[in-house]
Amino acid sequence: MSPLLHESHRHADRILDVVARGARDDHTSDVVAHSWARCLNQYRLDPRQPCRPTVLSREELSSQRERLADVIDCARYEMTTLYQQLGDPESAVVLTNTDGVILHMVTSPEFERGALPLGLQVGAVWSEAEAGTNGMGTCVAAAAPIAVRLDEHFFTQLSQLTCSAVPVYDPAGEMCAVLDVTSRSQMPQQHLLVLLGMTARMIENRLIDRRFRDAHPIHFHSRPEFVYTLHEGKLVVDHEGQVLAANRSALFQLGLGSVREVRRRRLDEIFQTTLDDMLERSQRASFHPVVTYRANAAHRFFAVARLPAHEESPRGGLPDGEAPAARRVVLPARGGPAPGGHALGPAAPARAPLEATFGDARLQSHLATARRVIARGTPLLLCGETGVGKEVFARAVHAGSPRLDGPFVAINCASLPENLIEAELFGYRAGAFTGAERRGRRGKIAQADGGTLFLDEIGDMPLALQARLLRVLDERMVTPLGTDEAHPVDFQLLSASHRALPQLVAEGRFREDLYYRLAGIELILPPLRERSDRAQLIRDLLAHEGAPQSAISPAAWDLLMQHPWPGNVRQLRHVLRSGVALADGQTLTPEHLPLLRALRPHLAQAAEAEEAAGDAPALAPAQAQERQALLDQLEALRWNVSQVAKELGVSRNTLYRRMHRLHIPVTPPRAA
Ligand SMILES: Nc1ncnc2c1ncn2[C@@H]1O[C@H](COP(=O)(O)OP(=O)(O)OP(=O)(O)O)[C@@H](O)[C@H]1O
Repeated sequence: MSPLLHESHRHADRILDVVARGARDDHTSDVVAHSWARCLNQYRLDPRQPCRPTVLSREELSSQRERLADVIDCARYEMTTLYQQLGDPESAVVLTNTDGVILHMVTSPEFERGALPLGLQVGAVWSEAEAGTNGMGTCVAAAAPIAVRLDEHFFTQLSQLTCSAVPVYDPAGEMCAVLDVTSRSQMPQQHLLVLLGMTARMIENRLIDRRFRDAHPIHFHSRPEFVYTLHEGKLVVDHEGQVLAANRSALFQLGLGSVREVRRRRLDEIFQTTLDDMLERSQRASFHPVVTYRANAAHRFFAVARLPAHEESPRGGLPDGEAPAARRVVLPARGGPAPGGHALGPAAPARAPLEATFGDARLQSHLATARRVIARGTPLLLCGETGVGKEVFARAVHAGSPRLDGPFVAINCASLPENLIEAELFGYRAGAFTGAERRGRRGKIAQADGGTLFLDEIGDMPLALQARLLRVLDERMVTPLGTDEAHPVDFQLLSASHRALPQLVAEGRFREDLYYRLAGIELILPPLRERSDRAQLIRDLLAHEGAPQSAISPAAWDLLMQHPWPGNVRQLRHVLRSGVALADGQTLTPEHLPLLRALRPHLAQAAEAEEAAGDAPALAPAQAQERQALLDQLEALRWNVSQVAKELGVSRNTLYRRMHRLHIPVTPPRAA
């Protein structure tokens, strides 16, 4: 018998043993055993047969996708971010509906090719009845987060995969989708489930915002620093103050079991306050959380009530798809003026506002060049890997430009459905097409009048639109859809792409004349791994996440400093955010950076060994002396870094750099 066949029989025997004879080994959890039983008894599957999930026809798939179009839209960005954060080309982030149909998948072309024979593709049905025990199908069946490892899969053929999956709930509290990571490599499952859970919550919060644009969002938490974060409770209420939907954290904090228990209740039945009162107090406190009490108990919360999204000041092009908490971040250029109040709400309370860090020499010189050329109205094209901060850089350029009092309008050409880009860019008059808003709409180009228009992912703009854009750039006039009237517009043009436009031009996918119009000057922003200000950036981001810089262990620090960061600053932000959440107020250690550990095991082990020993690696004698002297000084001033810096007459940053060079942790080493 071939080894493969032998393996298949052994696997099948084990399943039969567990299901039919009740022989349970230590490795088989109840959830998996119950799923195996369903596969054998209910769906009549045979583990030795090849797994061939049905693949829906194009029409069927598009009707399934249509039904969950807004969920897919809300998930798309978060899935890409999660994939970048995992940094593992041997994995896929997958979204299914509750019938197990794969609706959207983010993965590498290699993994996609390799997984195709296993039936892992968009349109395939991964319900338990089709694909046996697996992350997606079993998550639906068990209505709970689950990890299905290797030979826990029902079909032998799938036993090279590990899947972790969590349910995604709609605003009514019903499971509407499953978010899954399927991988060939061994990632730490518990941590992966935490990350997946966080991503699912972000998707759910976005979905609430999306479906209740006309309602008032109420953000609350029992601790003010958690308002506007992923942990916040969120209710949406109509103009009468009646609850329409709630997120999971809101239910948990209010001690409720389901959305049904809170729906249609008025705000004053939940808190000792009315909507009008809460709105008024929130506005007076500049949208910082105000104390509010539970209606039927002395429980205290901090809350902010906001106007419906469309009544608030225009977004002014906040990064498309940015997490809600990040939307409220103030990101002015360091030392430069804050971008005019038109775009951004207040900074999240109790967190350091996030300032863009541009300490790297190359970035500083680019910024200076950009500001110089922009003063002459030259169009600027920003290139660089995804997540390097092209939009952040563009905002900083705008903030230092003569048009800083005008709007900054960003549009992500990759995230808009092709049929909407035109309407979004040029606007339309009332009734111009089916689904158009009644009053018509001003396009983004017209909105940017007097300010800056930032076209992100310009390489993804369809060819037909490139011609229209070119005309606008030449004539500086826009003609909304459904009209013949052209209006003059005056804006500074910035655009960005992570793809090499010259290559797209060579492939005939991008107009050469447009490329030259956009790239009056072209700047390539450096990837994070090449930036000399990494340490500063990590400190700033940690402070913004509410973790003071002293709360990180040297081993974790090294791990962060040495990671290659394929997803750049965006990936760093997400790793730090989940790390701080996992650390839950304790010192951040490599333990809380599981994905970096999983991907860089040697480095992590070395760092851990070093941390466990509490010793610095061998230093030259002069350095060892310098280290000891500094340690003594730190000890004498009780590790008050600011004081020590003052004593030494250097800045705190210089002192931190020195400590890092001498392998001195930012917190006192633990007592033996
Ligand atoms: N210099 C910086 N200081 C602080 N945060 C930054 C900086 N640069 C980028 N970020 C953060 O990193 C994330 C990604 O930034 P941004 O969207 O500007 O990148 P991008 O290069 O435009 O990405 P993409 O190519 O995917 O459009 C954002 O959360 C942003 O706030």
